[in-house]
Amino acid sequence: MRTRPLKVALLGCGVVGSEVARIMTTHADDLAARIGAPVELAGVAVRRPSKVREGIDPALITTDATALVQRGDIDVVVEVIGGIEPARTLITTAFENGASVVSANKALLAEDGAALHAAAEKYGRDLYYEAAVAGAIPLVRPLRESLAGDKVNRVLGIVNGTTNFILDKMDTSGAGYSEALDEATALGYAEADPTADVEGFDAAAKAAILAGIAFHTRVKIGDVHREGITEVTAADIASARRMGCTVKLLAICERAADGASVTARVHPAMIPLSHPLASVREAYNAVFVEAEAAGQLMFYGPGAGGSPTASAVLGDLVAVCRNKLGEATGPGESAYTRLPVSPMGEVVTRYHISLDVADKPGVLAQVATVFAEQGVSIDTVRQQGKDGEASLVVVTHRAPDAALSGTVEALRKLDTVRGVASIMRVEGE
Ligand SMILES: NC(=O)C1=CN([C@@H]2O[C@H](COP(=O)(O)OP(=O)(O)OC[C@H]3O[C@@H](n4cnc5c(N)ncnc54)[C@H](O)[C@@H]3O)[C@@H](O)[C@H]2O)C=CC1
Ligand SMILES: N[C@@H](CC=O)C(=O)O
Ligand code: NA
Repeated sequence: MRTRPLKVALLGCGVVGSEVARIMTTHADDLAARIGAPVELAGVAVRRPSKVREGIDPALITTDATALVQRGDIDVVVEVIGGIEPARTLITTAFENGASVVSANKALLAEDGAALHAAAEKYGRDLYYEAAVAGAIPLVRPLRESLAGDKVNRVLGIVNGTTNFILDKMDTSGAGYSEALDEATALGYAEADPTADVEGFDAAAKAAILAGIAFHTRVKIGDVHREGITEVTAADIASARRMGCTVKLLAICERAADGASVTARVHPAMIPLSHPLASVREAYNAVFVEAEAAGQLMFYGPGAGGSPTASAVLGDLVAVCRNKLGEATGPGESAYTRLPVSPMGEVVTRYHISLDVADKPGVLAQVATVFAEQGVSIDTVRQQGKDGEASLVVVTHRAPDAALSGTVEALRKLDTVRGVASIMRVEGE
C-alpha cells in the first residue's frame, strides 16, 4: 500500500458533508485498504466556522472554499454545498488545479452538466455524482457502466424522498401536508429550499440527469416537463384510494418508439396499489429501467438523508481515488446521440379527471361529446349526486397529452361544468 495519503477537500459540512467526514474518519483503515492508499481530510470549507463539528479537527475548517480548491495538493474535491454558484466555479477551479470531483449536486449537473463534463475531460479529471440521483441507490454507475452495452428505452420511478415521504404520510396516516414537510425537513431529506422538492425541481433535475445518461444524449432541467405536489389534495388521495390506487410523484424518461427523440417528465400520478412503486414508503426511492437486452430492472433503497447520501459519495470517492492511483480516469460524458427532447403534448398518457357538474339530464352526454371531439376515449365514469350538483370522475384511455389538456379546456367552457376539481395522470397499468 502507498503510504502517502490522497488528500480530500470537503466543500460543505451540512447534512451530507458531516456524514461524509464521519465515515471517512471512522472507516479510514477500511477505505485505505480498499483504495490502496490512505485518504486524508485535508480541508473542510464551511459557512459557519464557529459551529462545533464533532470529529473534525478545527484546524481543517476554512471559510475560503476558493483557496482550498486552489491549493494544488488536493487529489479529490467533494462538493456538497449545493446550488449553482459558487459550486460551479469551485468545481471548475478544482479541475484546473489537479483535483477530481465527487458531487451530490443534481441542480448544477442538470443545469450545466455538459460544461462540467467538458472541463473534467479537458483537464483529465473525474467527475462522479452517484449521490445526485436517488441517494444511496446505485443508479448512475449502473447506467453509465453496467448498462453501457445495452439500449435503455425507459426509466421510470420515484426519485424524490421528501415528496414521497409527504404523500405517504398524507395517504397512510392522514397527516397534513405542512406537518409532513416539516418532518421530512427535520430528518434531513429536504433541500435547503424545500420548494425544490415540492414543486418538482429536484425530481426534474434527476430526470434530466437520468435521461442524459440512459439515452446518451443531453437533457437539461428546462427540457423536463415539471409539476410538483403542491396541488395534490387529500381529496385526490382519497379518490385514488377509491380506484385502488395511490398518488406518487413520478419521473418518467422515455425514448420514442421510432428512437428519434426522447421525453422527460415529472408529475404526480395515480398508480395501482398492486404496482411495486405503490409500496415505496417514506423517503425511499425506486426506479425501473427498461433496456432492450436486459429487460426490466428495479433499483430500490433510501433516496435521501445524510447517511444514505454519504454512502453514495464515499463509493464515488473510493472509485475516484483508485483511478487517481492508477493514473486513469473513469467514464466521462457519453452524449453522442444528441436526441431532441419532445414536448409534453406528444407524450401518450391517461387522465383521471374529477368534475363538479350540474345534476340534470344530458350532462353526461355533453361531457362525453367533448371527449369524443378531442379524440379521447373514456375508460370509466363514476357519478355521485349531491343537492342538484354532482361530481363526475372520468378516467380516460391513453391519448396524447395535448388532446387530454384540450379536453379539459373544452370541459371548463361547458355551462354545466361548474369546475374541474382535479386532474391527475394515471400510470403503471
Ligand atoms: N440531504 C439529502 O438527502 C441529499 C442531498 N443531496 C445534495 O447534497 C448537497 C448538500 O445537501 P445537504 O447536505 O442536504 O445540504 P445542507 O444545506 O445541509 O448542507 C450544505 C452546507 O453547505 C454550506 N455551504 C453553502 N455554501 C457554502 C460555501 N460557499 N462555502 C462553504 N460552505 C457552504 C452550508 O452552510 C451548509 O452547511 C446538495 O447539492 C443536495 O442537493 C443529494 C442527495 C440527498
Ligand atoms: N431533497 C432530496 C434529497 C435527495 O436527493 C429528496 O428529497 O429526494
Ligand atoms: Na444514487
